[in-house]
Parts: sequence; C-alpha cells; structure tokens
Amino acid sequence: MKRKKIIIGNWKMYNGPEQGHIFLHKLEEKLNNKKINCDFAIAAPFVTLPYIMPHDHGTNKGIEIDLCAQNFHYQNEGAFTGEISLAMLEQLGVRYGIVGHSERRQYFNETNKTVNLKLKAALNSSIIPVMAFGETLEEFEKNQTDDVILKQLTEGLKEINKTQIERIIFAYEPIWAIGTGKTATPKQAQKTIKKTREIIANIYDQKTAEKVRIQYGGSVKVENIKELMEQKDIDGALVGGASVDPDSFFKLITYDQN
Ligand SMILES: O=C[C@H](O)COP(=O)(O)O
Repeated sequence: MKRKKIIIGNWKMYNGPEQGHIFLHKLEEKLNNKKINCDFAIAAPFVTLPYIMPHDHGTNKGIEIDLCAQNFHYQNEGAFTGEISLAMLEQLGVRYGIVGHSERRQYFNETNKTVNLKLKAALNSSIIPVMAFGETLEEFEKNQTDDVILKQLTEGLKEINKTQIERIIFAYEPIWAIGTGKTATPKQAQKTIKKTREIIANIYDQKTAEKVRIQYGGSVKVENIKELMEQKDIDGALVGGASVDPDSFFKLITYDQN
C-alpha cells in the first residue's frame, strides 16, 4: 500500500511569534508555487501558531502550512492552569497534535495512561493525533526496544478501535537519538518501525497496520532524510532541530526533489 509521507517540524521551545513570522515569509519565498509531494506541518509553540497560520495578517500569499500542537489537555475545559484544550486548537484551525513526546514523558509526567486519554480525546475532535513512542538508551542497549514499544502501544491504544486507529499518525523516536546527533541508522529505524507495524497488526489486523503512517524522529537532517525516507516502512519524519530554520525545513520537505 502506498502511504503518503508526512514531515512534521517540531520546534519545541524555539521560534516565538517574531521568528515564526519571519520563517513564514522565508518559506513562502522558497515554496513559490513549488509542488510539495509530502504532507507537512509545523508544531510551533502555542503562542507562535497564530503567526504561521494561512492568511495571517495578509502575509501568507498562498502557502498553507498545516499547524500542529506540541501538546494539549484531554479535557475540553476546566481549571487547568497553563493548559490548552483541543477545542481551542480547533478554533485556530490546528490539524495535528503530538501526544506522548519523550520530552513530555520525561519532564511533564506524561504516561501511557495520559497518552491514552489524550488519544481518545483527539479522536473525538477534528485534530489528528501524532503518537510518539520510543525507548531510552539503556533500554536500547539491553535489547528491550521491542518490549518497551509493545507496552507503550498496548497501553496507549487501549479501548481505541480499528477505525479510530487509522486516524493516528505514529512517530517512533528512540530517545537516544533525539537532539544528540546520533541517528538510528536507516536499517535500525526500519527494523523497529516494521516491528511497530507488526504490533499494530497483532492488536488490530494486517490491513489496518498497512494503512497507518509511522514516522521516524531523532536527529533527522537534510543530509540523512532521503535515505531514511527510502525505507519501506518509514512514512515520514518528526524533526526537531533541523526544522527551526526555513532553508533547512524547505530542504527537508523537498528531500525527494534534490
Ligand atoms: O520531535 C522531534 C524529535 O524529538 C527529534 O528532535 P531532533 O530532530 O532535534 O533530534
């Protein structure tokens, strides 16, 4: 089955409104009616999202960057200081939302349980969830990758049915490869993502597993994206550091044209 690639730039806590605005201008110049063959989106900080929206302040002359949230709360509203709901993101026209990023798991107590709650909430909204998962260096070195992923997927996808799961985008991110410059080799990434597809086939079925898109994330850059994207089971990339600069992001989303 042919799955369309999807490249999401996750800016993390970089690029505020001013830089976002400049990024948009620069990317727009580069795109200039160029055909982009993959889906692409930017996960900007919440305060920056309105500045990279289509038709923002009349600056965007036609490119449509899909917006992605880096996080969201699973409740619709309530006394949750500092949180943002899916309904609020919908009002901004946000298309995707990341769930379970390792930095959220590490620093903000995101667990498989909250991942599950967030996935279920997103599946009841118009936001497409991007579920991140992956193992630590220690787990990798102890050969525990498959077990860790099995647990993250089984618990994260609890009570989510076959039709719903097709809307989820998966992002395999080995934690030891995030921001470290150490990329999993294309072969390693392919092997684990293939395993992920097998796990999904076991929980649901083969047909469903063939349909879902699974990205790779972890030190993806202009120099290595092409080889990663050529792997049979890798359907895109979740890119941190290399997505913050417009030249680099442009090269990433046109990796197949260079
Ligand atoms: O969300 C993106 C990933 O954490 C990868 O970050 P990185 O490309 O800076 O390694």
